[in-house]
Amino acid sequence: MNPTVLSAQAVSRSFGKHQALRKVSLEVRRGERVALLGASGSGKSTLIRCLCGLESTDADGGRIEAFGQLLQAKGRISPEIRALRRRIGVIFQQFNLVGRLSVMHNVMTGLAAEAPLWRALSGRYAEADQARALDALDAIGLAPQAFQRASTLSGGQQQRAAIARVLLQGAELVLADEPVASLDPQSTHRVMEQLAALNREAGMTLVVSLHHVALAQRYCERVVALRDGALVFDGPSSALTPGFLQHLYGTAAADLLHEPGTDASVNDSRHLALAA
Ligand SMILES: Nc1ncnc2c1ncn2[C@@H]1O[C@H](COP(=O)(O)OP(=O)(O)OP(=O)(O)O)[C@@H](O)[C@H]1O
Repeated sequence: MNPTVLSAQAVSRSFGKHQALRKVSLEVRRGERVALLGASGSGKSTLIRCLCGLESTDADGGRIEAFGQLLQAKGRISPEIRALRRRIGVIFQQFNLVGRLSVMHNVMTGLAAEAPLWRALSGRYAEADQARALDALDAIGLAPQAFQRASTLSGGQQQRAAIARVLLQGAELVLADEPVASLDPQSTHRVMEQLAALNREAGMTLVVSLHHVALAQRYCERVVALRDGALVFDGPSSALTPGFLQHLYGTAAADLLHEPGTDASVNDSRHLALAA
């Protein structure tokens, strides 16, 4: 069995009186592709932010380890977080690129953790590093856009540039927070394919929060589902039938069953044929 790369034990996080996460526990093993599923407001982003140490848990809010090392416990982020973050690539819904900088420069920030600070700030990277960045862009089909400003890219292209950045970073674990939420259906599938390729070809472990069951089923073998901040399902994505989702989510299930840009639901063979 592959080693555990991520472990969350009884993770809780409140904002004022609102409990966004309620004792969520999960373990992710190397090489897994895990979809984090849940309706809007169920706690997916909060969990991802806690898992990468961008958000602290409540003071009595459990413990998170990455690669067998403490990432945070009892609301305190580990002093070793910088070293851990080098191994964790994070992809956000809102691309997080600097629009006025070139695509290449944005991708090179994936090296910021290993480059001296002056170099990261000035954007003057060694030729060998530039070659690596071009390779990463080439791998995701964006080499022709390497020297364009990031702001001139489409949403799908920007998200693929963010993928190139984690590729260059050499992340072992990728946490992607609704990376396709603002994309059209075609870009959605392209981005999801490329995330799956990172997993298949570069061996990265992938945890990706998604809003739609069809995407989770197509691209991830395991689903962790949240409802109102609590973990309500952790198992094979194939087990998520519409009936079971109805049971888990009640009326909110309809929101999760429809893939963006289609009228199809998860059990609809037309949709599956289209996606194939
Ligand atoms: N910084 C914050 N301050 C106050 N409340 C917050 C904060 N961050 C999240 N919340 C609340 O915590 C709950 C979970 O939010 P979260 O963003 O994690 O959900 P989500 O499942 O990612 O939702 P979506 O799919 O809409 O992005 C929501 O009720 C949200 O309003």
